[in-house]
Amino acid sequence: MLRYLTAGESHGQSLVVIVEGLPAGLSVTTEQLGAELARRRLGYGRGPRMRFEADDLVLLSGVRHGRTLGSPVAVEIKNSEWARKWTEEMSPAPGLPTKKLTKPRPGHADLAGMLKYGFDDARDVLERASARETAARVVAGALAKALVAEIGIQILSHVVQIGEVKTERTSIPSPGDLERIDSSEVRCLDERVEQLMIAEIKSAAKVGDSLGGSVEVVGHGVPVGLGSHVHWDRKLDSQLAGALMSIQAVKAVSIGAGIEVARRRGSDAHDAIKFDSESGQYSRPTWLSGGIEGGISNGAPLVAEVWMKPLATLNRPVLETVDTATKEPALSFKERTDVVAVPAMGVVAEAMVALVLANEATRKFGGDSVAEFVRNWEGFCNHLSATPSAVFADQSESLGAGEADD
Ligand SMILES: Cc1cc2nc3c(=O)[nH]c(=O)nc-3n(C[C@H](O)[C@H](O)[C@H](O)COP(=O)(O)O)c2cc1C
Ligand SMILES: C=C(O[C@@H]1CC(C(=O)O)=C[C@@H](OP(=O)(O)O)[C@H]1O)C(=O)O
Repeated sequence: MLRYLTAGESHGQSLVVIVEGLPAGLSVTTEQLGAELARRRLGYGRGPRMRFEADDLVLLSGVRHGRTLGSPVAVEIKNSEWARKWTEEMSPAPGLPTKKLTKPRPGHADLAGMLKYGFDDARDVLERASARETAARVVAGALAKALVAEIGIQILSHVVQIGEVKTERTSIPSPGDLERIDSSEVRCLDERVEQLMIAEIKSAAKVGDSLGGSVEVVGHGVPVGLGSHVHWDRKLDSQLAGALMSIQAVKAVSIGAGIEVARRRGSDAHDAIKFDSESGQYSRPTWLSGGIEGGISNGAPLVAEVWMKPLATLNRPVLETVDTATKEPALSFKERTDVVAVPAMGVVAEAMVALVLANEATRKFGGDSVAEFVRNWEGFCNHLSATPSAVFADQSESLGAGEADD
């Protein structure tokens, strides 16, 4: 079992994440964790903070000489602006804020959080509701990614939609595409659509508006047998949906052909099962199921789409609200904000998928050390007389979303 807990406010001194359940002997460096954080800062349309935020990391515990010890791994991510700007407003010492935020933003957690906790300053809510917290999740996800990579799992994401602009998908990207995805300003594989997305973001930014969109997350090399059909809370698809939906501003998640499959007839909605007697291996020619059947991974690539709403903070505030101090009508307050965060959300989605898969993989294969974990996985693969990644390796090229899409 892999567990993790994040702490920290957006403009507080630091974020902290503790990950428990990693086996001993996993190679971990601050550079590796920092590289994942740098990917999360990417994306045309991100706000000014991402340009100066350094994501300064300290590996506090659980790692010695670049290897995990089997004890909880704790990581601190410092806030670059703390000393310069936030020591008073965010001070943990007794005192009062210099300015209370009393015009809650529709679409953010402000009002519901103020009412729930009895706060009269929206900052008491927004500091933790802010997606700054996802930096801590990405660090946890980087550790999870490193662990599942030991058994051949690779996870990537790409942007499918920003605002009204959408890519036509004919195949799912493979790990070899990741460099190209990350070098795109909007993490989109299609260069023509990339330019349309950038134009869409420019046009929204010009009028002080914000955008949403969607990403596709793909897991290659996921072995058969993660998750379970037995209990509702062990089903892999329900765990993935919960984990992905927990990302700030995510409003929908689909697995495989998802919503589209509901329109099809049963005769045309399921992936055929084939058996190659020469290799002794099963295969699935399509991936409508998104690599999960009955809550269990089936060895095909894992595919999920994740949709994000347009961000609630606008550079030209037009959303109607009420001043909670006077109860008079008002326009919601303006904070420094992103215009769009879909490309960054994709990196967070990868982390959440990695954490779910690592949790289920440690449940199935166990082991106190990485060597034991890998040995147990190899034993399972040998029992099935195949490595699932070999069985399904070429599917990402030949099959795809094109079949599942309109
Ligand atoms: C990577 C990322 C960056 C975000 N940046 C902003 C932002 O700059 N401004 C904003 O209003 N919301 C932003 N959000 C979304 C809010 O955090 C989110 O809408 C808010 O916490 C309310 O939660 P809910 O939308 O899930 O109900 C971002 C979300 C993510 C995943
Ligand atoms: C800080 C991050 O995202 C933030 C998420 C966010 C929100 O409301 O969720 C609002 C903005 O915060 P700030 O007002 O400090 O610029 C984003 O920059 C980050 O992703 O690291």
